[in-house]
Amino acid sequence: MTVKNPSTPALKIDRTPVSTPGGPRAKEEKIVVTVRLRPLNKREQSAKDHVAWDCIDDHTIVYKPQPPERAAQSASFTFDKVFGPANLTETVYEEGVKNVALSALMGINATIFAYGQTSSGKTYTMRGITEKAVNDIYKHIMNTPERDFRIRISGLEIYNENVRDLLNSESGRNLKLLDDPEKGTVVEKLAEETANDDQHLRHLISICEAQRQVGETALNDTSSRSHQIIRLTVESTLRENSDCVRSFVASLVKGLPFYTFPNGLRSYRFMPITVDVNKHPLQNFVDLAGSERASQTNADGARLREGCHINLSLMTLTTVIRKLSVGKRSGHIPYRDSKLTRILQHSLGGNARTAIICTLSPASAHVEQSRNTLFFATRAKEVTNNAQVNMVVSDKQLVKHLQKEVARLEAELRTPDPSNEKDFKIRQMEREMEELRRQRDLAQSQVDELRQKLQYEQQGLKPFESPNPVVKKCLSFSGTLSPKRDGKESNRGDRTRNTMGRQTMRQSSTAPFTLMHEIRKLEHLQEQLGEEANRALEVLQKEVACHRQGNQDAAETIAKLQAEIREMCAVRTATKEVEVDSVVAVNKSVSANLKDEITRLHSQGSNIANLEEQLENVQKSIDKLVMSLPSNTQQSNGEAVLMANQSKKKKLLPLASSNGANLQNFIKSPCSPLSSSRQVLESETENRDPEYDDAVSIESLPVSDKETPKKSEEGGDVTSKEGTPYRRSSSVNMRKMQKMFQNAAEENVRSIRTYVTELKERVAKLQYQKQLLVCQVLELEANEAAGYNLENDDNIPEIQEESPVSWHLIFREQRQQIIELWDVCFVSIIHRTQFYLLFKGDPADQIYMEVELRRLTWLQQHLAELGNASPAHVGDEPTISLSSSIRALKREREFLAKRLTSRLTVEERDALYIKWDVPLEGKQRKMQFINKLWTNPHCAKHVQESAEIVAKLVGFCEGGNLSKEMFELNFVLPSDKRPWIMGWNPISNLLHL
Ligand SMILES: Nc1ncnc2c1ncn2[C@@H]1O[C@H](COP(=O)(O)OP(=O)(O)OP(=O)(O)O)[C@@H](O)[C@H]1O
Repeated sequence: MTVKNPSTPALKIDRTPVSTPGGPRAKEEKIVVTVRLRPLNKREQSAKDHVAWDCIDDHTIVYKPQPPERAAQSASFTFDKVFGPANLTETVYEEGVKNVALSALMGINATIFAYGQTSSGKTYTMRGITEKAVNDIYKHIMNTPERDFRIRISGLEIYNENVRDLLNSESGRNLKLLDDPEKGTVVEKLAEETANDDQHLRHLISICEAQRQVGETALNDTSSRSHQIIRLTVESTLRENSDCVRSFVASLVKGLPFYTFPNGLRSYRFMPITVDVNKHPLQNFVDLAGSERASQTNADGARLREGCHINLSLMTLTTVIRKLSVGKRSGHIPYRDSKLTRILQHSLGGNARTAIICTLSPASAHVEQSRNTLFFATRAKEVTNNAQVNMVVSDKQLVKHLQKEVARLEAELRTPDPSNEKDFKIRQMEREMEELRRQRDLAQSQVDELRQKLQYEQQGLKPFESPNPVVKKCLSFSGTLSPKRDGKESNRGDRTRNTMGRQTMRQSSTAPFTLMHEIRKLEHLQEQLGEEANRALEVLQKEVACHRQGNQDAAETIAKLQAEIREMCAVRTATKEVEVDSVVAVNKSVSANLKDEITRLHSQGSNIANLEEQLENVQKSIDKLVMSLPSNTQQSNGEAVLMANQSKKKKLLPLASSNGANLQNFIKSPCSPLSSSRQVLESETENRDPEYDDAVSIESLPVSDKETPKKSEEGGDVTSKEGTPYRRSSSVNMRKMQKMFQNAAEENVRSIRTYVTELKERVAKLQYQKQLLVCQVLELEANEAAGYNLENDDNIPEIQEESPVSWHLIFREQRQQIIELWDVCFVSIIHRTQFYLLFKGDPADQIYMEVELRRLTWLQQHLAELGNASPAHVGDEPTISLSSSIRALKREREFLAKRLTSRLTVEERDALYIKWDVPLEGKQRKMQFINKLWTNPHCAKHVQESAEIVAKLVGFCEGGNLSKEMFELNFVLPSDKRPWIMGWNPISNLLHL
């Protein structure tokens, strides 16, 4: 189409190209972020809601706390532009996004998003913006008679993760997304219409809007239930009589590549590319579906399902923005986790100019949602795009252009200019060669070092203790693994954590080796745990044996425990054998090593499961042992013996007096039986068989072994003043001593139990760390497969040192993200409670946070990919779909509702109903109340209170067993004992109790 109207005054648009036309350089520029606050709507007015936000100037919006709230809660946010309730859409367009909306006319891709809570005014705003942009595009066309323009339009919506064509409803309910190496993600069979004029274009846009999925919710009568993308493609060509050769095609999907001639000269910027402009849209107008809370929209059935999909994809968008905001080098950006981010990949940190309009409801009822929108907007401000002018030329024009270039170069050759582009290019290439040489030398030295280390290892010397800090910096988790918790150790842990930081696996080509090393270190620690457990059990055996009551059960239990521990050690030995094989991999390629490593990890899953199970058995056996300890009544026959033992028992109380969880103290305590050879001997003497013990009289004991007579604290004489032997004591004192003895024995056993619990926790930690490592190995492998050049990859992040302050910030951010992911993935609220209450930002929590985040991200992606498909089955285990997750959560809530009666008093329940706005008389009040828990991931207070209530209902806090219970439930291994990477089923772990 050609439109001419030379008399129309030129449009005022930003003609500053982001790069020199024809130049390959792209200019980095931030996303334009504006905020629009709409007026209170009728619903809000009738609810007597008040305005909670104020636009104090063109750039700042502040929260106005209400009188009961503290001033400290006020907050202000600054953006490129802020529009208050009085501002019209025209103003938003003119002052906020016009330049971006018309960038496409300059050959630059552009996208405008509306983001915000449901009913905040996204559709209202985007309709106006699109309308104004269409007006201006056609004005510009009329003002540019020297060019021919062609405008095409396509429209799509993403509804429940299905892509639908809005211009052609016949094309199917779920269009495929294809990966085009040149254009990026393209939507298969997406219809594209050429607009004849502005009226026709408006008509086509209105068809798209009419086709869009809309539904009624409690907050919006016409709520958009899908993300809508209207795409315009503008192709413009200079007329034949023009001496310029360029035609601009902007692309929102992917910018056309700029070719460089083989000789490297970039003065030839254009190649005769046959361009299918239909697949290179110019301008996206994106009206996102609104983020919503089911509790506010009163959604159920189809609406609820829509809401879930909406929240899932918005969560991915938030994640992408969050990651981009900390820099593109921050590792993997999960564009592929949702169709929205996949389709708009180039508008998010890529070749496009982007503007985001964040819409807000002013109502105080929506403060949390508005705050979240502003947090999103704040993040988005930091995202940088690399927009560039996209041009193609026709073959004919190109020939002309090349002829001119040849002539120019010939002229240049005849009169060489030292400052000409060729010389510059040569100098540049020399610099690049120098840099390449440097990198090659570095790589060589790293390879040499690795080779040397492997040699050491083969010679039985300590492997992988590299003096090279680069290698050491890679992913060392030893700090968090250390069983010691003294000051020194925690410092080391901090250092390790700092170096670990948020680095990704693309640090250097040594990462795979280092990973293998780390994995081995973890396994070594596991092995140590097994040994420690064995030693603990041996001590226990001695302890119990020395208190012999002729209790056959105890003896059997001990034997069983030892057998279990032996089995644990056997498992570890088997693992070690495999390990040795995999270490000798000096001649293998990195990827082969990684594969071996992963296979080996797979095969170890059952070993870890065994270890865990063995510890579980140990725990049970110890419990049984405690139960089987002799009672007062049983002891009457052996009082003398008990007294004799009691006389020595004071030497056998290390577990009672020291921290039983610390094996070092446990074994080396000054009073411990193992603290010196003499004490070992004593302990051995005491561990004689019962018959022997029975035969031993107090008088026959060496004098040194007799206790100095002491006054009992409780008033009774344990011995007579003259040092009369025990048998002279009264029966009351005997019972007292008997009781004391039993207490001491029980205390010792309890200490060992605590210790075993700690072992379990440490195994759980290892488990977590191993999962993380495997994730990283897989990531590395995937990168390798994708052909990343690790040494030269521009995306390689710098290793960042993290201060405790930055960890704290990261923790808060990660925790918020985890909470939001729990919500969108319908994760068990008991799991949420455990995790939330357990991980409070301690530096050692870092690994858990990372793993939880990864698992949830995986789960989110999985659920999104699954979409509406019915759950498939993998082997015997059903793959969980969104609906089955919702069902599981419902069952869990029912369970908790039942617990309300048994765990809380009537008064406590009523107080909670009142606090949580649940009618006291309602029949379903218990369920209503439980259904309110964990429903608002954005409100910190709500989350905290929900966690406290669930913890109380499930009994996490009882008896100070918080940590133990959480580990037990949280990190339980899959019971099916399949290789653990397979068995690592985040869904089943996360969704089931
Ligand atoms: N700036 C504004 N001035 C006046 N009315 C507005 C404004 N913004 C929105 N509204 C009105 O508020 C209501 C909700 O707006 P809209 O449908 O655009 O919200 P939305 O964010 O797109 O919601 P959803 O995400 O549910 O689709 C509409 O009736 C709309 O007319």
